[in-house]
Amino acid sequence: MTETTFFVSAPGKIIIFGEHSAVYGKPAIAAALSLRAYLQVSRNDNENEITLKFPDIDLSYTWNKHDIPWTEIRKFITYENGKPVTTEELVPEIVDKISNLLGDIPSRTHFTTCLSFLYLYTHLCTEDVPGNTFCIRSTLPIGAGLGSSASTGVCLAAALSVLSGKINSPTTSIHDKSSKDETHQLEFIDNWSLMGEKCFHGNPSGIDNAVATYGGAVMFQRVSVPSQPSIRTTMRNFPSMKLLLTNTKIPRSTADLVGGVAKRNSEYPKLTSPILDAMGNLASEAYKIMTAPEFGHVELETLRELVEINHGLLVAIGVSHPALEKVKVIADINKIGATKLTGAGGGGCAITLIDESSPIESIHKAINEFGREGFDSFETSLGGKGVAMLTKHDVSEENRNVVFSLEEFSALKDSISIEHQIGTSGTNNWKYW
Ligand SMILES: Nc1ncnc2c1ncn2[C@@H]1O[C@H](COP(=O)(O)OP(=O)(O)OP(=O)(O)O)[C@@H](O)[C@H]1O
Ligand SMILES: C[C@@](O)(CCO)CC(=O)[O-]
Ligand SMILES: [Mg+2]
Repeated sequence: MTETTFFVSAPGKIIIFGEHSAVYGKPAIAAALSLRAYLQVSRNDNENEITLKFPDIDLSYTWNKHDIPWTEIRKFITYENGKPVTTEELVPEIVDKISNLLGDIPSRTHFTTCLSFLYLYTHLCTEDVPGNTFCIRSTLPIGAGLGSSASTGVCLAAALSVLSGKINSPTTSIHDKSSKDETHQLEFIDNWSLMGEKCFHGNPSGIDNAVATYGGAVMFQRVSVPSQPSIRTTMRNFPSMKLLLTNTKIPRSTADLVGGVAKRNSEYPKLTSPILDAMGNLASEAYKIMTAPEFGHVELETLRELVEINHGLLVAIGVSHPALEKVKVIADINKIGATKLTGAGGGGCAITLIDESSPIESIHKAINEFGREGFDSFETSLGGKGVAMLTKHDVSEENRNVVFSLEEFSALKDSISIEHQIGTSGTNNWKYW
């Protein structure tokens, strides 16, 4: 049965080791956050209209689905068993046709967001799918290194695949299962959300969307052979670590930072290449430590050292920012632990792996100093669940009208109210693929 109103949700992530080097096929370690993106899909009265309502980035657009050149676009799509097949690169002819539809969008962010949406829409849906409104709200800071683009892409890939019957809706609230059918559906979502990420920044490794799809914690390695899937090793016994997340709120774009590293790599290949290798070796070393049967103070101390080294290497490839260095200096002066930038860098967030022997007063002092710089700091919990779906059947009758009101959802003021009204940690009975 096709639902006419439903939610899909997917988590953000923290990269603990190996951002940027992940793009170059080196191993990296990341874990899902409890912060998430939520997408509501609701049928439009006018079924010819496709509407985007993304209040978090002040974006609102409507297209008539008959303006999409479906036949022209389909000529460039390969199908296997009725399902579209992903490609190594975005198909330039399709990007061109979509760009023509978007001609008058002045903001670069809005343009890329709409391109990513329509790229997925034209592959995963057809003109027969009735028009819907797609409304996204996120409890993640956007463009801050915590995978907001990937969690958005995963929500869209999953929702569009359900709408067009490419995958089934999930049926169980037990997350940790490995039925073959469910695995295929998750793979489908993962692969298509990667195409969404490609619209955002050309050359993503796939680590962010993998974590947003599957949740939990992973060691991830992109394989350089085209059409070979990446290696994704689930880290079930991820050690418990006290992590402080600090958002400098300096805006930046992952696309620009990934492009900057590529430029440095082409200008100084002999210097950059060993740095990227070192980052990969560091992630492999960290994996061994994190999965060792014994994990205690000594291992935590080694991890802190690796965090320090990883940050230094990221500085060397040019992706830090004075504000991120300020976070590091404050954390170092107060001796609260080891700090590195996380995600693409250039602003956004840093993580501090807290030294468990540092006095609580020092941690509070550092947090106050972060606050005085205008940064937000909070302790995070890792290992959030992967992509999930919520339909009317999963919500008690008395709550349904409020939970599924598009007007209320789009107007929710902050993360707390989003989490309270529809969040995965609440009473609503989310289902997992
Ligand atoms: N809630 C949202 N609503 C609409 N678009 C969003 C939302 N969250 C993220 N996006 C899209 O993702 C873009 C930010 O992606 P970007 O890759 O630059 O940062 P990030 O994913 O937050 O960080 P990183 O890639 O370093 O983990 C936004 O400009 C927007 O296009
Ligand atoms: C910078 C990067 O390594 C992580 C962004 O969260 C890019 C990627 O892996 O796609
Ligand atoms: Mg991103």
